[in-house]
Amino acid sequence: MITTTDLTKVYRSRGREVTALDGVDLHVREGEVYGVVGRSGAGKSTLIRCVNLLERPSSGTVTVAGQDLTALAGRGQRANAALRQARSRIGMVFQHFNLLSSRTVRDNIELPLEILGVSGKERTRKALELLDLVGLSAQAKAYPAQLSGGQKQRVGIARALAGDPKVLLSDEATSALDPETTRSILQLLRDLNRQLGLTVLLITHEMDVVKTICDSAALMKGGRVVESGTVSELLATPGSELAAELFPVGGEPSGPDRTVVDVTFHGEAATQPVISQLSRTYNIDISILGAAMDTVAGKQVGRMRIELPGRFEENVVPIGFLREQGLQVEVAAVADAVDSDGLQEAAGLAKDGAQ
Ligand SMILES: Nc1ncnc2c1ncn2[C@@H]1O[C@H](COP(=O)(O)OP(=O)(O)OP(=O)(O)O)[C@@H](O)[C@H]1O
Repeated sequence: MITTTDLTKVYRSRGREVTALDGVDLHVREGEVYGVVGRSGAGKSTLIRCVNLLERPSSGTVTVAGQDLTALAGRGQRANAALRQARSRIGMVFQHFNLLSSRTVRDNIELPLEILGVSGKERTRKALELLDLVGLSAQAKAYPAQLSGGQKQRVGIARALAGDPKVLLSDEATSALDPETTRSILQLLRDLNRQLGLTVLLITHEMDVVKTICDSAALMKGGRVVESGTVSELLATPGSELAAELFPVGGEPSGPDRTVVDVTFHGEAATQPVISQLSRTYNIDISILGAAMDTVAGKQVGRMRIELPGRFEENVVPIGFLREQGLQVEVAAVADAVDSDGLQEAAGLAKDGAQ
């Protein structure tokens, strides 16, 4: 539904150049909720603004619903009209709502339809339908100042849906909201995604947002996408930074000659009593140093940091057992004074064992 190919954006101001996007390839499938995360300055806003050509990319292409938007940009009046038309099929939601304070809720939602030249009667019908969809029918005649943050964002979402978009872009839509309101707005986005088959591309700095509604995610650093995939794929990727941030597990080894292992459970494996089986099968005492369980995209997922007695070499078989149960297993630390090369070797051995 959304594809960017080798997308680059260089800002030039006062003789200085900033490469905000550095060859970004993004693939968002139809009907999925896709989250882009990254630190401040990573290029997230620039990416989302390039996707609907609010910002013109320096090079590369953006295709939305099979249409190459970059080819439409800036080639005379007809192309501009075509770009406007294409853009009307891409809704956008903003962190600070961007509502017009002098217009009622209903008139705010009608605004994009006015711009598209839709008749007054049809505009009103559509606005009322959208207000119903976002649960704000009673506030049609209110002004933005009379609404809570969550209600304002519902209006922002209704307005974004006015042109019947196939794609919704969300730029930190919940960052200005409290946790409970955030949850209700995320739920609304999820419902709209399911009910309307809407593809959602959102940027956020909150891992909880990814956990709550994203099917897929990408991590941006310095203008590049450094990791991407479905959340399940990421969780199954050894060393994935996103997986570790989604499920941070801490915990230090309790002493020397211990092997610390991070185990990721998802799908079927999340419901099996593997740790007690491991303990019984090999007659070993297992300490849980840290754990995080949650539901991601409707599936139970968890990470656990466990400690096994003995060095890595003594634990190759139990670690193999965990892998045979379909678990993702990474050796986190070997607390027996190996130098970092030794640790890497041990981790390498562990990976080989998985194949
Ligand atoms: N209009 C602009 N002119 C010059 N530089 C810009 C402009 N917009 C963004 N940048 C620079 O491009 C880089 C990426 O910025 P961008 O806003 O896309 O990052 P971000 O990941 O969205 O960060 P944040 O979460 O803080 O919004 C930054 O170094 C920023 O300073």
